[in-house]
Amino acid sequence: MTSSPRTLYQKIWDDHVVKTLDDGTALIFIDRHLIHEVTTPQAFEALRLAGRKLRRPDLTLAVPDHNVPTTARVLNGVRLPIVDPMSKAQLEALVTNCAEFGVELYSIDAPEQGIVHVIGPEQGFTLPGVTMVCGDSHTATHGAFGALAFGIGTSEVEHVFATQTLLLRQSKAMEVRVTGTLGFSVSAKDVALAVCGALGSGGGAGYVIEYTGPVIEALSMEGRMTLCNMAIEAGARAGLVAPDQKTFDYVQGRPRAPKGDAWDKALAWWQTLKTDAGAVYDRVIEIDGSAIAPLVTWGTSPEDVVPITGTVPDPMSFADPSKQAAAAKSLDYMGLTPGTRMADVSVENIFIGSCTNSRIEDLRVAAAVVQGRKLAGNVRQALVVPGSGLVKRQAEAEGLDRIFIEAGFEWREPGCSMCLGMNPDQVPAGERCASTSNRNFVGRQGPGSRTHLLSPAMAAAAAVTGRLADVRELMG
Ligand SMILES: CC(C)[C@H](C(=O)O)[C@@H](O)C(=O)O
Ligand code: SF4
Repeated sequence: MTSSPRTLYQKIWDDHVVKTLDDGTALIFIDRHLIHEVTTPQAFEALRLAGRKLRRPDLTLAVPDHNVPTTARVLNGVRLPIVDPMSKAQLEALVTNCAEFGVELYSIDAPEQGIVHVIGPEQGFTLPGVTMVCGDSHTATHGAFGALAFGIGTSEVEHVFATQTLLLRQSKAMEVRVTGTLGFSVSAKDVALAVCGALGSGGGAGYVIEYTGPVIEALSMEGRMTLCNMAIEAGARAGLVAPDQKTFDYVQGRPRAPKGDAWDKALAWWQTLKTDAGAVYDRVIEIDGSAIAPLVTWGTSPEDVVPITGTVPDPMSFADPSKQAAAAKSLDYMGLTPGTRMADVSVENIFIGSCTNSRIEDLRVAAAVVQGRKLAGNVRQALVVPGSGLVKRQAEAEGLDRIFIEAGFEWREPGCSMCLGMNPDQVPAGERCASTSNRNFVGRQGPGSRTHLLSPAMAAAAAVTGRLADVRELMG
């Protein structure tokens, strides 16, 4: 019997259906559950009130990241207090809840602590072919391994805690094919932004995106994580890249990856995880990777992208009247005038970090630009925040911390940091930030903050020039 050709998404879905219901939804088994301090307190409390236990604590892994301070956490052997009461309460709740319900936790002091989407892959918790959830929209990151990974809300966190399943409606499958080869100093982040620009922030709604084509195949695992991380910014449920030899090499030997016979068995299955010839996607879009320039955002949605060689757009240049209005509002918030060259926009804050771009390759690329240079005089705050303790130590072993510190950057402890205004790292109102994170929403980096999303290389170029700058001119 021959089965009909299936997409990668369909294969992972089929493999996890516990029961299909009459209304078209299905109960899906969840292989991996990552948790952090922000979206779990009510879910744990609900279990407690119902007298329930966690169904599979062994498939659950916890780490604090959003609220943790990124400045020194201990001074002369004494723990420094967490000032914000809400942050403090959430961080403490994670510790007590994990102890009570038997969930393994990388504590704030653990060498492995970091951003949930950085530590999952790093520890080999993220594997090809698994279903993986977290109460966090950027769970899509793990799709880089060919895992079906997506963000869920707090009530779904509770459902997974109690049952290790979720009731889901299947998404449609979209292929985003990126052809050609990336140009000099063009990175996975530029591809991610290009996809947001091409699809728009709602264009992926109802879909799981599979990224294919020569550009994707050529990306490193870290680049694929950067790309999948932003699938949600195009509105998609998840992003996926079919696992290949690079994936297997990355996973092999990680602390939580299968070993011995279990590895051989897993590998044999993982090698089947690709879209079959003849399988049909519900939608296909193609992007010419060779034509992508280093991109920056001008507005308050990740779809608001323009090449660094471009100018601030005129709101009236958009065909859609609602986009015209949104663009005018964005420009007002961003304090930008149509026609201004992007490379003439000065920035006072630099943020290199977040689950999009805080891995070792990101730090290496940024350090290569910064090396032998200094922060521009108008830059008042420049943070490098490694994605995990392991990334931090690796960077220090390579001397990257020295390069940043000598240039005038602050070298911080791992966490979400200035990606969002939930901890002390914030962009002052009315100031701009060149940021390697994934969201430029109104107030995202603090009330009144103005965010320009870009790649690590471009953030480094902004740091040393004090404006949005074309990294190709610095490095060419
Ligand atoms: C705090 C958390 C729920 C949120 C998310 O879901 O994405 C955060 O990580 C973000 O990036 O905005
Ligand atoms: S780094 Fe930013 S985007 Fe990623 S999980 Fe933290 S807050 Fe969300």
